[in-house]
Parts: sequence; C-alpha cells; structure tokens
Amino acid sequence: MQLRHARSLLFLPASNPRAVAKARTLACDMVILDLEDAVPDADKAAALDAAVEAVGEGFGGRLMAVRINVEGMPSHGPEMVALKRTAVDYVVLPKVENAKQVKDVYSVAQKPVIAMIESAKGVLAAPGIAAGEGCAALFVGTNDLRKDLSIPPSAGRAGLAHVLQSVVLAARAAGIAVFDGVFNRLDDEVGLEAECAEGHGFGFDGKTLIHPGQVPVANQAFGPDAQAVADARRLIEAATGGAERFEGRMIEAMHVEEARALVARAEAVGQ
Ligand SMILES: CC(C)(COP(=O)(O)OP(=O)(O)OC[C@H]1O[C@@H](n2cnc3c(N)ncnc32)[C@H](O)[C@@H]1OP(=O)(O)O)[C@@H](O)C(=O)NCCC(=O)NCCSC(=O)C[C@H](O)C(=O)O
Ligand SMILES: [Mg+2]
Repeated sequence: MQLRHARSLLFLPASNPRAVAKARTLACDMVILDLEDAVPDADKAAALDAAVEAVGEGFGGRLMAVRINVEGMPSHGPEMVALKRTAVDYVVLPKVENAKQVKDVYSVAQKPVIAMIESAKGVLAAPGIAAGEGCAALFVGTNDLRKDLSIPPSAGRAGLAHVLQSVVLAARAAGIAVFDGVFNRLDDEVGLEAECAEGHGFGFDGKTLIHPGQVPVANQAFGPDAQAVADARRLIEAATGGAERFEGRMIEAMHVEEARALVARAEAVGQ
C-alpha cells in the first residue's frame, strides 16, 4: 500500500508483546512500534530488540514503522543503526523542528522518515521539513502541541485548527502524505468519529491511533464512501475533456483527476 492511502496508523509500545501480537490481527493500514513516550527509559534497549524482532517477523503486509527517540537520548544512535538493518518501511522521528534533524536520521537509518510536528517551532518550520531530504510524511503530535501552545485538553480542537491546517498545507506543498494526531479518549467512539470527520475535512490522509477499537472508525472515516466512488467512476466514464455538464454540475480536468485518485484509493484499501 502507498503511504498516502493509509487510513489507520496504530501506535503500540514496542515493549508490549501482547499488543504486537494483537496488531497482526487488526485491519490497521500501518503499525507503528513506539520506542519513545510509550516506553519507560529503563526499557528502551529491550524495546528496541523487541521492535527489530517484530519487524523481522512482519505484520502481514501492513506498513511498518518504528518511532525512535529524539537526538540527545542515549538510545537515539543505536536505534537508527539497528533499524537500518531491518525491513521497516519508515522511521518516525518525534518533535522535529528543522529539516536537518530529518536528513540526519535518513542518512544513518537509510529509511524514509515520517516527521512529527509537535511544537510551535515545528509548525513554523513545517514547510522546510516537509520539503527536506528524506521526509516521506508528516504526523501531528496533538498532545505535545497542546502542551507547547498552552491549550488545555478541555478546550477541544478549535485552538488547534490553524496549526492542523498549516501542517496539511506544508505537506501538500511538498507533495507528501500527512496524518492527524491521536484521540486519547479510549471509550468515546462518537467523539472519535467526529474528530476523524474533522481531520478528513482538513485534508489529512488518515489518523494515528492508540487502541484496536479505534481502527474500524478511522477506516470508515478515511476510506472512500461507496457512493462517492460510484459517482467518481461515472464521472470518469462520462468526461470527454474541457468544461462540461455532468449530473447537474460543471466538471473540468481537475475533477477527473480527483475522481481517479478516489478510485485508486478505494482500490488500494480493497473497497
Ligand atoms: C492506552 C493503553 C495503555 C490502554 O491499554 P489497556 O487498557 O490495557 O487496553 P485494553 O485492555 O482495552 O486492550 C485490549 C486488547 O487490545 C490490546 N491493545 C491495546 N492497545 C493496543 C495497541 N495500541 N495496539 C495493539 N493492541 C493493543 C491489548 O493488549 C488487549 O489485547 P490482549 O492483551 O490480547 O487482551 C494501550 O491501548 C496502549 O498502550 N496504547 C498505545 C500507546 C502508545 O503507543 N502511545 C504512544 C503513541 S501516542 C502519541 O504519539 C502521542 C503524540 O506523541 C502526541 O504528542 O500527541
Ligand atoms: Mg508527542
């Protein structure tokens, strides 16, 4: 699957073997083995070994990523070196604030890097980060962003709207994929549906997740709607080039391209 088609990107602590086993049974499009905030410092080395082993065993064709620790952490160097020798698809780098951090990881790990934008400085530098060498996609880290921007968790996402849209803008200008942040309330399916719909409306390609129960909701929200796919197929069939009337609306070349992209996404996710 192309990264841009991923709808559900599930984080799990690399140090949790039950979660690793569970991930192999889920309909998530990407598995992200975390070595950063989900793993206590004392367990970092064991978690790296577990991540390398899990990647070696594979996740049944799901995209595989490992989130490493930031530069300055003792485990940062060994993580990059160890991942270079694996079949991991992407390295996720947290708390990115400039393009050089991504380039440095890319040059050592030799894997495409997904940069997490998690601070005011990261947001302001996002266009350069997204366009920089080795950057395959952006994630927004909404928990760290809230903290950095002093937005209380109780405030909803209104105060984050400009930030989220800025990150999408940076990714699109660079032609790379971009994924929304995690939803912390594990038992609030209605809230998750609303946040997925909002993220989809902002232009995100999919959503990062933290629990198996969140996977079907993200797949539904970011998978093309069956009716929209049927419309797209009819539009492609009907279009002859230039401006024309199609089912009561004007269509031009960009609508045909949009329809083709939607059909390609539907086929990629098996719809
Ligand atoms: C949040 C959790 C700690 C909750 O754990 P728990 O209460 O134990 O979950 P359940 O009992 O409901 O689990 C049911 C079964 O599902 C498995 N499970 C749970 N979570 C996952 C998962 N993420 N992936 C795969 N499988 C999972 C359990 O093992 C149970 O199965 P079984 O053992 O067979 O009975 C927990 O969900 C969790 O650890 N989630 C991931 C946390 C994480 O990775 N955090 C880091 C990423 S968040 C982030 O990026 C923030 C960002 O940086 C920012 O700034 O915003
Ligand atoms: Mg974070």
